[in-house]
Amino acid sequence: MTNRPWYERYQPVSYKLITRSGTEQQFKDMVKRCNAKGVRIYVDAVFNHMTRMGSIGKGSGGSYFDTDNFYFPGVPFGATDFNDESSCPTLDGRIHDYQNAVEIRNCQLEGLVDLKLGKDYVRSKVADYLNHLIDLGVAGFRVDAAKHMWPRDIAAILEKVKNVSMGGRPFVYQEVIDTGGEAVQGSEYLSTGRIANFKYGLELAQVFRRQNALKWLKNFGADWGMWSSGDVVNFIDNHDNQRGHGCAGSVLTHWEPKPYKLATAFMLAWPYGIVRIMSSYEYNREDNSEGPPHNSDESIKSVTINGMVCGNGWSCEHRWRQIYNMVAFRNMAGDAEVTNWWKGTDYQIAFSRGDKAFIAFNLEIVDINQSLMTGLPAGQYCDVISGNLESGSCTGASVTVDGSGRANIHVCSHCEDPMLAIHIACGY
Ligand SMILES: O=C(NCCCOc1c(-c2ccc(O)c(O)c2)oc2cc(O)cc(O)c2c1=O)[C@@H]1CCCN1C(=O)/C=C/c1ccc(O)c(O)c1
Repeated sequence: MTNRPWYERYQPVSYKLITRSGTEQQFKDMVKRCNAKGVRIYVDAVFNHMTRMGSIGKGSGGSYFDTDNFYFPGVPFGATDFNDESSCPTLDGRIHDYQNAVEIRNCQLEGLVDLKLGKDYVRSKVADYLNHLIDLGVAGFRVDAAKHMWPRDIAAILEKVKNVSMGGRPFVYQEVIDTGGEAVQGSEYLSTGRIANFKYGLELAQVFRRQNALKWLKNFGADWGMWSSGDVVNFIDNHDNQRGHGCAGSVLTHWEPKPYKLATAFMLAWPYGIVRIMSSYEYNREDNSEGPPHNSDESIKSVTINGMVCGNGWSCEHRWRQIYNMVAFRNMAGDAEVTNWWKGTDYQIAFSRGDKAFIAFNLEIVDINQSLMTGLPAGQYCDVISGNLESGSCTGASVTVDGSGRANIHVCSHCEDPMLAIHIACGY
């Protein structure tokens, strides 16, 4: 067990913005610089609980805490601000039965002291924290462990939260790990924001590991028993399930580059929901609890960027060309519909996004060599999977679209990236 595990970040001792990743001033500067470039910041907010029973000491911001005595002077929170046997039905005060919705909300998750979010004082302290973040220019929140809070308490807290500085309500998505079969359903949280869609990564892992035919992706979305497009934030993996924690089933991660790039490219090309891509560090897979690359207990290593590659133990899979370029694909596709759906064998598909973009996937054992309707205007386009458009020419493959929108599409079969993608911004 490493002495400062990754999930330590999910055990608050106060709402001060001082961690091993930096100070409040550094955070404020970062948000300001990002906003100036049109990049919005959404904070992973942890307010279902504080620290774990038995832990005592000081947080990175210097706030003293003593969990067993419910003593958090850094907020302040005291014993009356936490759930106890009067609201939690289990003998040890912890969650055991995920078929019991009251237990899931009112008891301690893994021994983490459970805030009494029905109490106005506690709601106000959490709202103060979220409003402070909005004052620093933040555009919204990921509500961590939302499954363990009553929807009415989340709603009451958000009512105290002001509009964001760029105008309008904060963007909210809630972590409700619901892959079916538990007493708490994701649908209970749709009135307070979107929900993180944990079914999404499991389904695409099956398809891009060739355990389910690509051809079924034609109606991928709500028809697969998931929530509607306006209700979800989708992802292939996250900080938790990439280590095998959280929900059941094995999702794809950057440790399996080939299927990971394919699944991420499909997610970015497909118009269902809002999507989130992962950026990780090279954690030790033998020790699931290991925290970020660090020089010492007090300092985390900076992310060094050398072109499209990061150093210091940071994976930066979001900078891989096959992922990075597909973000532009999604932006160019906008809200264009899926058209020209084509199926070769069960493991060969292609589709357009209106007249803006076109992508083909090949998980078959033979190449695709086919004249296909791309929907794009006539012209030359660079394949953004195998390369870039740089100073007027393609560093990877190029595609010629004729006057009718058709092109000869060749997609390799036994190669690292068996997909091809073009869009109107990589025409030349
Ligand atoms: O084995 C562990 N935990 C049990 C399995 C994961 O259970 C946890 C879940 C969890 C898992 C599955 C569920 O269906 C579910 O409703 C909740 O959510 C958390 C959320 C937190 O903010 C802090 C946590 O410690 C947890 C947590 O332990 C180790 C040791 C303690 C922290 N931890 C961890 O593994 C920490 C995991 C963690 C941390 C942050 C998260 O956002 C998260 O989803 C999981």
